[in-house]
Amino acid sequence: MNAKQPTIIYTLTDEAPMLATHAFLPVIRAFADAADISVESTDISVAARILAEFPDYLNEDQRVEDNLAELGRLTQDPDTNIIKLPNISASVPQLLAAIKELQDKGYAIPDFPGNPKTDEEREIRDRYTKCLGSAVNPVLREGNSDRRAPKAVKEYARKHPHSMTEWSPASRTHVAHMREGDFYHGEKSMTVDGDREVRMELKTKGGETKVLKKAVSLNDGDVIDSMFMSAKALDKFYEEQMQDAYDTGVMFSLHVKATMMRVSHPIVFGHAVRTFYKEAFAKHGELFEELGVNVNNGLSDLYSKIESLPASKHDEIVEDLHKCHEHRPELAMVDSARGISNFHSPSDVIVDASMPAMIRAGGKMWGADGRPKDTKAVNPESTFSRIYQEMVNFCKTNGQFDPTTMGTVPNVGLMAQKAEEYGSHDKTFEIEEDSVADIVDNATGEVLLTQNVEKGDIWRLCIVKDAPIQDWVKLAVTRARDSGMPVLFWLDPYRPHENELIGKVRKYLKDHDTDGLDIQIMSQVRAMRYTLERVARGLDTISATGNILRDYLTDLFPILELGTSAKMLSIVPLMAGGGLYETGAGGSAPKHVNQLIEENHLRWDSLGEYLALAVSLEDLGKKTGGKATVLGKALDAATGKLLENSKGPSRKTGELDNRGSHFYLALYWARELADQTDDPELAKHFAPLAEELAKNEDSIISELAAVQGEPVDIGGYYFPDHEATAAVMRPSKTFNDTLESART
Ligand SMILES: NC(=O)C1=CN([C@@H]2O[C@H](COP(=O)(O)OP(=O)(O)OC[C@H]3O[C@@H](n4cnc5c(N)ncnc54)[C@H](OP(=O)(O)O)[C@@H]3O)[C@@H](O)[C@H]2O)C=CC1
Ligand SMILES: O=C(O)CCC(=O)C(=O)O
Ligand SMILES: [Mg+2]
Repeated sequence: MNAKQPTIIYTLTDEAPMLATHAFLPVIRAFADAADISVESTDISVAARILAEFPDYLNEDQRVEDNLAELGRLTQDPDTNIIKLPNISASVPQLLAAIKELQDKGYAIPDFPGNPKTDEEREIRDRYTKCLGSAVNPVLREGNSDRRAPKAVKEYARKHPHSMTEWSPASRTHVAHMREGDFYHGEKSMTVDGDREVRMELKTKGGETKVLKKAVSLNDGDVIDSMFMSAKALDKFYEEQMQDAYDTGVMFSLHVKATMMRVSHPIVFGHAVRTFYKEAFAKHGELFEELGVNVNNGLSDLYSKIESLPASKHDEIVEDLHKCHEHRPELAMVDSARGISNFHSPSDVIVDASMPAMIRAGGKMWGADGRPKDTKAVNPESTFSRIYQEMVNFCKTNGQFDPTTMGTVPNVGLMAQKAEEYGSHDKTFEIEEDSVADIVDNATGEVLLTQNVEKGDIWRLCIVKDAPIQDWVKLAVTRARDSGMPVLFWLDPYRPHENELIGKVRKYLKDHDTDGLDIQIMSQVRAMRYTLERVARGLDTISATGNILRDYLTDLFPILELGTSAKMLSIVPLMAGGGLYETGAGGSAPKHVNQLIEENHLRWDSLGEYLALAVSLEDLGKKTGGKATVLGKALDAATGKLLENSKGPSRKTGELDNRGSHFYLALYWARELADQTDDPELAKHFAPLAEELAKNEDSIISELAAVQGEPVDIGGYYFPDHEATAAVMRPSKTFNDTLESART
């Protein structure tokens, strides 16, 4: 027995998951108390992370602990058990909005210096940079990723299929990616022999040496890649694609991951905006420079910066921007009613969610007139985007997938210790002048990898450590054994990095008993094709992939199979022995918050949270014995019942929402506990709660329904008032009192 009280750490994040947490945490506590499990919450919202970064600007009573850093430390403790909900990976416009909200609330944090000029501004910017993009997940993900649709969830989707739009064989939708000059083409990779410390440096044409990154420590067996994207090739690619879309009359859409790839993809995004509005930039470029316009943050940045100009100048620029549209293709819209296009903000269209949404919609995105249209889906990086073209081809030939019969594609993802591209942000640079870019051994001066780069190119160093690769192979074998499904390693021998991985996978597979298992290695496009042939026949196939494809595939297949990735089980067995349980595989659904504020209805589905909590309890049970196991088993059964009885939230205001689902979960959970015989003490404890909840079902449901339809105020967006939020999210006095009575 562990001497410490068993503890679950539940993260408080942002937007819809944060709202749901205000309603769900009291339910969890009412159940966990009975098993003497402590449930601690920790705020890692973008607002809390900003405040934690600037204690020196705040009054004593305004300061916030650096909860994320603490969680990062805890990932190394074998007893750790964290439930991690999705959080905002902030783009610059989101960060600015969060800063403004905090300042308006009396937190004297500094403004974000868009174009830092002094050392002080640079220091402030560096501090804010820590809160930008995907700043949370990489800190916590000290393990590889196991994401899948639990059986009950898959069964439910088969019985209650979500809507899918047919594909036409004549669809003109296609994926456009670079065919030269992108990271795929310029990649060099090697496995490091021995422990080393390396630096990243440029040798300019003028003979100067500039060190961009002083020291990166590597261990024996780590795989490193030096790769770059050519700015010239990128601009040429955009120009060709825009012209082609215009000539052929197909819509243009851009799909990047500027949130996760927080250094490289805003730059890739900015090139698209500048190419599209080339003439306007040629004419007003100098003024834009003076105003500090940075379209890497979206067209919204340009519009807000020109607001301060005299009306005539402002109008002239807007007119020049509009003129560009005359010879450019129609742009896919994010919100056609409000005129917000794909170029408005780099965080509005996030590739892992946007491409599956397009495929689910029969290959369509929305045009300015609000109609769904075929699109040229531009995904510049060819390394991964080719999988989408393969799926598009498949749909054109075979028609839309059928959720009632299609197979499932779980994923085992190489993610631990900031694996691959997703850990490269602090080793990614926009090159200032033509140079030779070297990875140099600090001890010996030996150049390990070298590249010729030009001004504007994006150069990065990616690393995947050897221990996570071994752990990944082991996890894939375990999943194959547990599920009886074949495993495909999606690895391309023509890509240097993946060729190194293929060698390692072959080597480490020998460490395991793979007798009777079907384990194959295939390049990505072939792996997609092979998987889809099976999917269409109702057969299941595990994808074992690197970090980016983990992200892409765990939205892609769940969105097609289940309608949303929110219903996925997402486990990160931490390499140090603890467990990180993510909830679903999707984001934080900003649209859902708006619906709550305007109509007091939260359509966020907390199924991901329920699934995560059940496996978290299961793990706690294994480590501490006893009651946690019983709670977990009962929760699993209750979740199954919730699905069976269709008590998930409805999208429509006035019908059952997130809060109503929590009620039914509590009811079923208490009933399961009351009825089980493994732990009579727990059964006795929960019998009265089960009865009370059942007895009060009608009044609780009507109290929950009564509040809907009117706007509510939770006192903020990024930093809402927790009391006001709790009041909004817990409107049924009867439910609240009944839960409270179970704790005493
Ligand atoms: N793990 C993490 O921390 C992640 C965080 N993010 C962050 O989330 C934000 C939004 O990302 P985005 O990609 O637009 O994804 P969203 O969260 O907005 O999801 C896209 C759509 O999927 C549906 N959806 C997602 N989750 C649920 C759920 N639990 N219940 C019901 N429907 C759901 C919603 O559809 P509908 O509106 O039709 O109801 C939603 O609008 C960004 O700030 C991004 O950085 C993104 C991915 C992962
Ligand atoms: O951390 C993020 O920004 C996104 C993570 C994500 O999309 C995923 O893990 O699937
Ligand atoms: Mg994702």
